Amino acid sequence: MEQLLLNPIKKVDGEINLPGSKSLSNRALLLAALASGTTTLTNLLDSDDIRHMLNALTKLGVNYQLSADKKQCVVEGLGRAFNTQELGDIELFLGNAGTAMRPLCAALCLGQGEYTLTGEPRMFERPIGSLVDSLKQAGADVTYLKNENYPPLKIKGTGLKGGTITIDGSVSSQFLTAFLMSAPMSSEDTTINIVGELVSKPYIKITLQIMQDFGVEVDNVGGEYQSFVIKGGQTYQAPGNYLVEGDASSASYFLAAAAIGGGSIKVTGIGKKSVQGDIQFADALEAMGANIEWGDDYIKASKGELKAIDMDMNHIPDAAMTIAVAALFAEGTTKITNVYNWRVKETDRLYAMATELRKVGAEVVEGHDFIEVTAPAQIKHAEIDTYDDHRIAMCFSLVALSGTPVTINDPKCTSKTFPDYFEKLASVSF
Ligand SMILES: O=C(O)C1=C[C@@H](OP(=O)(O)O)[C@@H](O)[C@H](O)C1
Ligand SMILES: C=C(OP(=O)(O)O)C(=O)O
Repeated sequence: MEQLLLNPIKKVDGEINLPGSKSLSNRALLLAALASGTTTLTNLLDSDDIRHMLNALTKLGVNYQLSADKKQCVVEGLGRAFNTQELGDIELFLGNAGTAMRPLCAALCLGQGEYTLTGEPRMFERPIGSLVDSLKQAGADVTYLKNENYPPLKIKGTGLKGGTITIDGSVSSQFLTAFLMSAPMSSEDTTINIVGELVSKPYIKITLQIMQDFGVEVDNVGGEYQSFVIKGGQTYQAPGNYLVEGDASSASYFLAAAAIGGGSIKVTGIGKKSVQGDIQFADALEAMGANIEWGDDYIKASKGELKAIDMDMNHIPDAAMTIAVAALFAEGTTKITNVYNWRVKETDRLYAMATELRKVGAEVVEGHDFIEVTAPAQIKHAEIDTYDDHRIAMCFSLVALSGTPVTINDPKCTSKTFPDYFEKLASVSF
C-alpha cells in the first residue's frame, strides 16, 4: 500500500483555485444529457465520481466532447429520456459515486431499455431502498441483484407515470434529488411528500437551482422542503453555457489549514452567493474563532485562537469531517451532532473518524449520531488509515500543522473528488 509522509507544515499561505463541485458536475452532466440543445460545461470536476457519470452517459448514447484537461465538456442533449432498447442489457459501473448511482437510478426508469447498475463493493453497502420504493410508486420496474435495498440493481425502463409519491428523507437527500430531477419527464404531474426528517437539506437547494437553470420549476410547497409539486411532460432546456462553481467541500481543508496554521488562504470559485450548502463550513470555522472574509468569488480564512464548538452539522455532513480534525487544535471539547448518515457514506465515518482521531492522541466519544473530540496536550505521529474515503485522507492532512508529521495511508483515494489534493496543499505550505 502506498503511504504519504507529510512533514510538519509551519504555515500556509496563498490562493487555491478550487476544482469544480462534484455535486454540481454530476447533476449538470445528467441534466445536459437529457436536455434539448447543447450545453457547454466549464470548470467541470475531473475525478473518479465524474468519470463514472461520463462513462455511463457514453454507454447510454450521449454525445459529448471533453477538452484535453477534462474541465470543459460540450454535451449534445438528447431532448428526451434515454432509449437503448435495441442494445439489450447495459451494465453501468458507477464506482462509489452516490451522485451517479442515485440520480441515474431514477433517470433510467424514465426511458426505454434494460440496465444493470453496479459499483465498488462499498456501493453495495450504501442504501438505496427508499429511492427504489418511491420509484415503484411511480410505476418503475427495479429489482435488487444481491441484497434487498442495496445495489447492484436491475432496471427495466418503462417510463414514470408521476402521481403522489412519498420519499423517506432520513438517510440521504440524494434520494429526493434523484426523484426531483426525473419527475419533470414523467408523463403526469408528480407530488412528492417527504416522510421522516429530511437530512442534508442544502443539497436540495442545489438540485432545485440547477433544475431551474435547465428550465424547470419545482413548487417547493410553502418553502419548507416537505412537499414538492412538479409538472409532468416537460423537457429540460440546455442553458447554453453552464459554469460549475468550485467545490465548497474541497475548500474546507484549505480554509481550516489557514485557520489552524497561520498565514491566510483565499479559495476562489465559491463565494457568498454560492448555491452549495458547504460554504456554511466557513461559518462553523468562524464560530471556532477563525477569521473569515467573504467575497463574491472567494472565501478567505486566516488564523484565529480556536475554541471548541457544539453544533448540529446535519446541513454540512461532508465538511463537518474537517471540523472534527480542526478540533485537535481547539481549546475544549468539540461536539458534532446529528450526523448519523456519516455511517452510510464512503465508510462508516463515525467509527473511522473516532478511530483515527484517537491514534493521534485525541480523546473521542463516538455516539450513535454524534462525535465529541477533545484535543490532546500533544499530537502524536500516526499512520492514518483512510478506508478508501477521500475525505479522511484530506482532513487528516491538517495534522501536519501541529508540528508533528502524519502518515496518510493510500493517499490516492482522494481521486474520488480531488485527485491532486496533496499537490495543491503543498503549493500553499511552508
Ligand atoms: O446531493 C449531493 O450532491 C450530495 C449529498 C450529500 O449526501 P446525503 O444526502 O446522502 O447526505 C453529500 O454527503 C454528498 O457528498 C453529495
Ligand atoms: C458522501 C460523499 O459522496 P457521495 O456523493 O458518493 O455520497 C462525499 O463525497 O463525501
